[in-house]
Amino acid sequence: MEDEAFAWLKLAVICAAVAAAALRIAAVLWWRPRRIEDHFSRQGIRGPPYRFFIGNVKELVGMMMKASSQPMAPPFSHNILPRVLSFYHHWKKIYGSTFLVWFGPTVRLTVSDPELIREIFTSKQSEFYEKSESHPLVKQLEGDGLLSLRGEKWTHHRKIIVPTFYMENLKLLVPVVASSVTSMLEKWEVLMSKSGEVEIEVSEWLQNLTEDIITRTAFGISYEDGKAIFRLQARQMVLAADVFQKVFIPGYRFLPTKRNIVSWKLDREIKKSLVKLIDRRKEESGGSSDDGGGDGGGDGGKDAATLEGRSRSRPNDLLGLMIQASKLSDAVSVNDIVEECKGFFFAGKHSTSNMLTWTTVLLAMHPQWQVRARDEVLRVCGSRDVPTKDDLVKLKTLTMVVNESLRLYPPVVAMIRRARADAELNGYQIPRGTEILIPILALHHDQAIWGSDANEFNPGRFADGVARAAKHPGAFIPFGLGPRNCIGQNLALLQAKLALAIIIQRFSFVLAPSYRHAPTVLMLLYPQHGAPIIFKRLADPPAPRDQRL
Ligand code: HEM
Repeated sequence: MEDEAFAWLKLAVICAAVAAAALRIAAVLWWRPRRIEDHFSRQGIRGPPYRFFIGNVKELVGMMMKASSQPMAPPFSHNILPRVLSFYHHWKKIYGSTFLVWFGPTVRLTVSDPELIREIFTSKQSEFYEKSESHPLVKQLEGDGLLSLRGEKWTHHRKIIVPTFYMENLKLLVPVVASSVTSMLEKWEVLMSKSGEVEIEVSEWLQNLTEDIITRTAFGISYEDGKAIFRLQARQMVLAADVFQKVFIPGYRFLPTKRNIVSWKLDREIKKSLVKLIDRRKEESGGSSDDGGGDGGGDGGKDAATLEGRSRSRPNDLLGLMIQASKLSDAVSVNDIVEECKGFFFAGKHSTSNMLTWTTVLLAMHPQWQVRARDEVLRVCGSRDVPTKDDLVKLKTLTMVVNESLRLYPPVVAMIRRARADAELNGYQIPRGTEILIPILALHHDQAIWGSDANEFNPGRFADGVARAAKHPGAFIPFGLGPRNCIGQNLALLQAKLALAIIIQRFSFVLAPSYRHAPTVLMLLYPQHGAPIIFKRLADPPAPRDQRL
């Protein structure tokens, strides 16, 4: 009898637990989204209606797939927003630029008004917004380092790593970057036919170039040592890109699905390669406490002023500074270094190679700007001299071209923040947990901000500097803004200017007949069908610099 009562009691407890779980699921998947929709609708903010569990993912993915299956119209147009962020373009027309969109049961508020963006990133209010948690597969790729850390650990790591990217340090890297670029161009020369022409798929070559540069500059190792890690990350990226088309299910990553098993294996292999690399670097520094990579980099970012003040011949690199910091404090473990390295391998390669690819494509499309940029490079550097750090500062036209490329084709097309407490944004009440989607691409193509030629390639708009190029000084944000802006932006710009200057010094180029203009997003902004370009050796190199000036 007692046993029976106990069994009933057990059943009742199980039923209550199941009912409580069902209620909780219903609250998260049905009641809460409705409440949020009402909350925003009372403030005049609407969006496509929430659908149970999937939100707007199905329509959104459908629109993105359809857009990427169609050619650009007109074929070489820079009006890429409708193709790249088709869902934003479509819903903005219906609901205005500030609207709600549901990624499963997670709500995102799109914000593309530069004044609101400034408030989110740089005002006093910015403390209410934090980086949102990435999908586990994306996090595995980016690593649990600067890109995703929050709070004190982020502050600590940023302080350690930032000296790698000081301009004084980066200038020491000019010969390293230049030698990577010239050795790539020597290979192009070999491929050239007697007519002095060759068709190059630049997006592939430029990816290899940036891989080479980041391994040598950030990690102080040879390209061969870093190559295996890039190959493994490329496979991880394919898995990670796929998650943007699916609803995130918490806990799913722990299930031994085929995809999860592959991703676990890739992660293990990446970690193993990185640990090996770190151990070797530690051995090379022979346990000395001065391994910043540079001659004077032994302070691990503790005293930036000292670092800047020293006269050094060898640059600091990220790996050296992290290892040094781990020797000085228990707060930096080998695992921390591994996670940071993952992020830098990833971020250092893709965004920069994308920027270089798009800028090369744009210069091929707009020969008049190619000629202007080349004239300037030849005037400043001569025909064969590799530009020096001082030359780079003088390349104004090239800087304008790179900026215009970053405006029209920003490698990072959007950023996301999460309200960590209830917040007020320019009069809007934002409930805790709301994610904010900042479509950088839309901001950069907005005619109200950039004028009626917003979708045209006109580097001249940057002639008086970035702040004066648009109606709002904060409208140009390819590297993000505020304290979490891109730590690698100076390195990226240095690489881009140096590589482009050396290329246009030696070759003229046009789009190959097979080039199809089709920008698309695979985490970053890519040319969907590659970027084949025909390079032609310049016939008569003009006189060297000293005879010209
Ligand atoms: C054209 C090239 C690049 C572009 C367009 C770009 C863009 C960005 C953007 C938009 C952010 C801010 C993301 C956010 O706030 O959510 C960011 C952050 C970051 N970038 Fe870049 N990036 C580039 C190159 C690089 C390079 C070369 C490196 C490293 C060598 C790098 C490392 C990072 C890191 C570590 C962060 C996170 C910083 C933090 O939160 O403290 N990036 N980047």
